[in-house]
Amino acid sequence: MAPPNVLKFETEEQVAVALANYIADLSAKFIAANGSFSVVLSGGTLIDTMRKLVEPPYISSIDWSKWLIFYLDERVVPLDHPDCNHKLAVDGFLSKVAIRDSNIYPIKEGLSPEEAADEYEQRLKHLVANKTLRTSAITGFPKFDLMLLGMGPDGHVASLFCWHFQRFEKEKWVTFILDSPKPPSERITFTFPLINSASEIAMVVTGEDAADAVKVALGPHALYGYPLPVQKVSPEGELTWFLDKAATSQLK
Ligand SMILES: O=C1O[C@H](COP(=O)(O)O)[C@@H](O)[C@H](O)[C@H]1O
Repeated sequence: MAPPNVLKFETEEQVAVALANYIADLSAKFIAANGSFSVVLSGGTLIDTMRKLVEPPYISSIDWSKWLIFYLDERVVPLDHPDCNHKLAVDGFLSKVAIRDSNIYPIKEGLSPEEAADEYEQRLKHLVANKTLRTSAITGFPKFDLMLLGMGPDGHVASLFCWHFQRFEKEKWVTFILDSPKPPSERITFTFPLINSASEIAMVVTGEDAADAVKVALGPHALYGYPLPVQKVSPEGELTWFLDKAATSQLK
């Protein structure tokens, strides 16, 4: 695995500008190479940090018709519930750009967490079978073009938390959790083998709350082990951290 690119910015606003540039460049690159751009979104603060994409020049320069949208994790709530990551993405981003509804893949409503995770994995398998999604030659898992990850102050990514066995899953593509330490408790989540098969991963982390976990992940003791889920993010492609000054305040 190549070492990560660690991009540090003074302000969250500068992170938002750099992130939009990075996403627009990847969109053009993958559409030119494959005719589509598969993007996997997190919830949380990430959607707000993507805000520059809905402004000029990106709003008109990006070929939104070629985008496919998936979710790294989702809370098992109705799709119009305030806790739903898809609703957050629709309100803050998807309703403002010309991505077709049929190219957006929210979870299926009305299922148990286990059923929702299985159903999402089956849908991904169908998209691999019909060649909408590519496969990693190394892992055999789907190879998304870009995953946009946030990180909680406890070092969780997607819905993979410390002290929860889901972070050790090796076979499943999508799994579920019934006792998330961050509410709501019932969620589904991509697993690390799926996350780490991505072509590109952006870790987008801003604010002082995340500074301790950033220190564990990127500080001098980072190679001592895997106490935090974020340390298991190690894609076969490129990993780029986008950090503001507050998030790096505990790094020397
Ligand atoms: O619960 C979640 O938290 C993480 C981190 O969120 P943030 O608000 O601290 O950025 C998020 O990436 C994940 O998608 C979400 O379900």
